Amino acid sequence: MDDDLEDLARVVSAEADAIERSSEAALRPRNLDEFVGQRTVREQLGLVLRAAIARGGTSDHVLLSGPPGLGKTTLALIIAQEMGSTLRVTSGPAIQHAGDLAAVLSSLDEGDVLFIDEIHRLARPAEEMLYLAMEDFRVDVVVGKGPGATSIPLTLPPFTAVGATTRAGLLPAPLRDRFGFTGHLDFYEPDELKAILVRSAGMLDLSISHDAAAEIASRSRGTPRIANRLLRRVRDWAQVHGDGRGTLDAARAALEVYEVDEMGLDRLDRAVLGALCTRFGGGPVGLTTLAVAVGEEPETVETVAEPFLVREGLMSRSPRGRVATALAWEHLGLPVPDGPAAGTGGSRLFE
Ligand SMILES: Nc1ncnc2c1ncn2[C@@H]1O[C@H](COP(=O)(O)OP(=O)(O)OP(=O)(O)O)[C@@H](O)[C@H]1O
Repeated sequence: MDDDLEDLARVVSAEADAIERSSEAALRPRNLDEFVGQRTVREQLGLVLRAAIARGGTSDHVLLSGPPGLGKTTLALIIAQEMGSTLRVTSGPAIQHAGDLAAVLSSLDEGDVLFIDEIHRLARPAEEMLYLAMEDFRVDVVVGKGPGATSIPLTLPPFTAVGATTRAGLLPAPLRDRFGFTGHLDFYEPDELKAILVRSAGMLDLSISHDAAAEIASRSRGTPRIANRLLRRVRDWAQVHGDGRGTLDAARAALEVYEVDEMGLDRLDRAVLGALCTRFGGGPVGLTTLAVAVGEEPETVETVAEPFLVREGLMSRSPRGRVATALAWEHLGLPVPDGPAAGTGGSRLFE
């Protein structure tokens, strides 16, 4: 391995370390039994892993899709843990060239789990290299340039690729087909989030009442990452202004300070809805225009704010763009416009 490749291998393990060190790490479930909710994915994945363990081989490749913060990274860690393997972490954007991927792949040991976050952002040549690696455990490394370039086949040890994506639709079919198991993670129900919060509070040594956990759960947008984050803010509030316990009053006061409303909308969600209603008359407006209006990347609006707003019936998507529903105007405390008055696509407003 030359110096560049060694550098890259270090980056890969540094990312794995970062996942372990982050403030989220302490709260991550370590096995499938501790993983709350997502019953179907849990059952199906459990079978895949148990069968692989019984055969004494590596697990099939796994693709996990769904909005951010629902547990894709956690499941990748659990797969490695359950298989008794090492987790190696990289991401689509970190792999600019096929050579970067070749370096990652050639540093794998037998049975390793290679987690590729944001796999839909892999560069095309890297994607093609990954097909071959996943199917035949082989890569062809091209050495040299132009007519003198030669391709050296390199055999890889059997490994398990775990891809995560927020945009499964963007994955080319040949790549999707290489995954033996695909699991889609959905938003969590409030009682599942409540169970996650009670578990997390225990790990943070915070005593929390059931009604406080339910209040935080109902404002967590169906997302464990948000639930755990709000829990930490409630703990801060309780330590500074309260008696250190997570009571309903502490939860409500903390969530007000952090501008999380009763529906769980945060500042970005309200900015998106506010822009849609007040600047664009309710829509329809294109994603990029809307994102510019709130000073965010289109991808952030599309993957972070939009799925929740659509799910809550505050926004709808039409072929001509995003449209505010009547509920959105009401939620913002604005008068609901009469039918077509709301933007040029007003006829879709009350769909
Ligand atoms: N089912 C679950 N049970 C308990 N905790 C969970 C569950 N799912 C996620 N969490 C917690 O939520 C946090 C975020 O999860 P994770 O990082 O796995 O999400 P992700 O889907 O990989 O997000 P991203 O796509 O943004 O990387 C972690 O702290 C994890 O502990």
